[in-house]
Amino acid sequence: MFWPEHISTIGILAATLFLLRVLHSFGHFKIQHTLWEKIGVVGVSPGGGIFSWLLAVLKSPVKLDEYLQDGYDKYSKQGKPFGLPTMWMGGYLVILPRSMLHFLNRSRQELSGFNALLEGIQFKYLLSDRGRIWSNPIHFEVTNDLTSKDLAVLAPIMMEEFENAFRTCWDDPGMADNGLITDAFASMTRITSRVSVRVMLGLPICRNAEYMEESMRYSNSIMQSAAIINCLPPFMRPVIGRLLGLWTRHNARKVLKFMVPVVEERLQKHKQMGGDAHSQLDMLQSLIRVAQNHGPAELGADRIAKRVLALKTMFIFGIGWVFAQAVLEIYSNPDCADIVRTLEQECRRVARENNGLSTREAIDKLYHVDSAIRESMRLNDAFLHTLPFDVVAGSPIELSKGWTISPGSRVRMAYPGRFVHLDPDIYPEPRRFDPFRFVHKGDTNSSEESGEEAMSKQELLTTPSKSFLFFGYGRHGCPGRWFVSTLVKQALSYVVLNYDVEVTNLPGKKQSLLNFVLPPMEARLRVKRKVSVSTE
Ligand code: HEM
Repeated sequence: MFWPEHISTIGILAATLFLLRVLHSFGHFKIQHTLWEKIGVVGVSPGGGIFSWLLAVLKSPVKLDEYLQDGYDKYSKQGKPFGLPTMWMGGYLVILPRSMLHFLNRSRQELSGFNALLEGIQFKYLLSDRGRIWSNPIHFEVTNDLTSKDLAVLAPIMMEEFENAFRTCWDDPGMADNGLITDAFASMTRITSRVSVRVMLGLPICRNAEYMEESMRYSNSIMQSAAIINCLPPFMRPVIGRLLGLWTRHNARKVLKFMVPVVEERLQKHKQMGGDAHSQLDMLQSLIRVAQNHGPAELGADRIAKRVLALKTMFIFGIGWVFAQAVLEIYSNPDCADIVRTLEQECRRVARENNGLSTREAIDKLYHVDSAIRESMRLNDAFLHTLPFDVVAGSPIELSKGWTISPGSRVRMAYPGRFVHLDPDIYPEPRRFDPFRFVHKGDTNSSEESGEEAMSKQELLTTPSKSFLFFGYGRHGCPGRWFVSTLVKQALSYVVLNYDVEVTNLPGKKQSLLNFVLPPMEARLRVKRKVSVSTE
């Protein structure tokens, strides 16, 4: 008699405490009012109060796509910012319209995406910062070495590695007549990763199958763990995050076991050659030079190997994503035969005129290939909104009449990248894959117009604009994009010249979780080497 009553009182008390803890951990008692007063908010019912807000945040991991589309149509298209409830970025984000893209031209001292990036990958749980690898990311400086001069040296090395990687991953002597059936996303990511690792660490480690598998496992564990933690309410993150951190750190140790001896050997050579940084051209060599400029403490093999590891996920997933999506768009299109014929003809002509496709100059002339990849990137963003940033210094940003964001206040902002790319007012028939949409029509094959002239008129995949935000926008647009472009164009030209490809299992409907569009894991390909065709 007394006991059941007691239990229900304890139950109600516990539930209230739990709810208060949840509300407190989201910190939204004040935020939601501030936002509602200043700008529109999506995903919450008008006048629904804190519970409507809380529900919107809890649903946001799977509803972000819907919320963003709603906000884009209602607010962005009228040039207005809107509030987006999100579990992903600790409560809410302000999504700015295209007309406010000019803010991204502010300096890194004024705008910083760094804290948001670290929060997004759940750095504090998943990665170790011994040696200040993440809090002092000097490894980003290696992108200064990816200039067109260095890419000219790297392009032939990359092509050589593609030849080897495709033969290893796509040629199965036992299946010569029927071709090889393979997982589209995994196998294409494996191929581009191998070429990326050749550029990062050189031979022979890029051909070490065990190392490559451990690397993939490590990158997967970071991505998956970060996604899980980002889906959890903040108060649950410390426990689950630390458990997942045990897994990611274990995977990191396994990869480092392969990498540290490679770095040690290179440091040894570097010393023997009196610090001649160009004894071998790859990113490790650039990193050694960068480390040297930052003082002797940075020159430890362990620390340098960790910096290579920090750069890796970007190389493995980003580039594999772009290549795999382009192949799937082209080979699953109803007009596949015509598209492939046009691409193949261009690759053959350029290869003939340039003695092959190994050089940067030759790759730069593949305008149709460039357009097809840019079009696939437009349709296949990896993120729903662009990478978020905070105002940390400089002048305030006026978001709407009566609401100005002053430096240092915690208002995190982003742009609706994917929704700009799919806006019918910007791109006619936006959901249709139109591979040659960006080709400068009429004269790319004309002998009267030089390659340089044509190129200056075509919007290339490396050209960010207010309508193409895949690599960001403004002065902080991705500095690795020329490298990505050269690598993916080489990969696609190799495919159209050397393989018959059939998509045997189509990619399903695009799904998203948090801010990520999920990769087409179920898509499968049949690949068969063409008979008696040279690489070029
Ligand atoms: C397909 C692969 C890649 C994609 C989709 C990508 C995308 C991006 C995006 C969206 C940004 C943010 C730009 C902004 O804040 O407006 C960025 C920044 C950056 N990316 Fe990439 N990236 C890729 C590959 C690479 C590679 C291979 C490197 C290195 C070689 C690289 C180095 C960087 C660096 C250092 C920044 C920071 C730039 C700054 O803060 O000024 N990225 N990237």
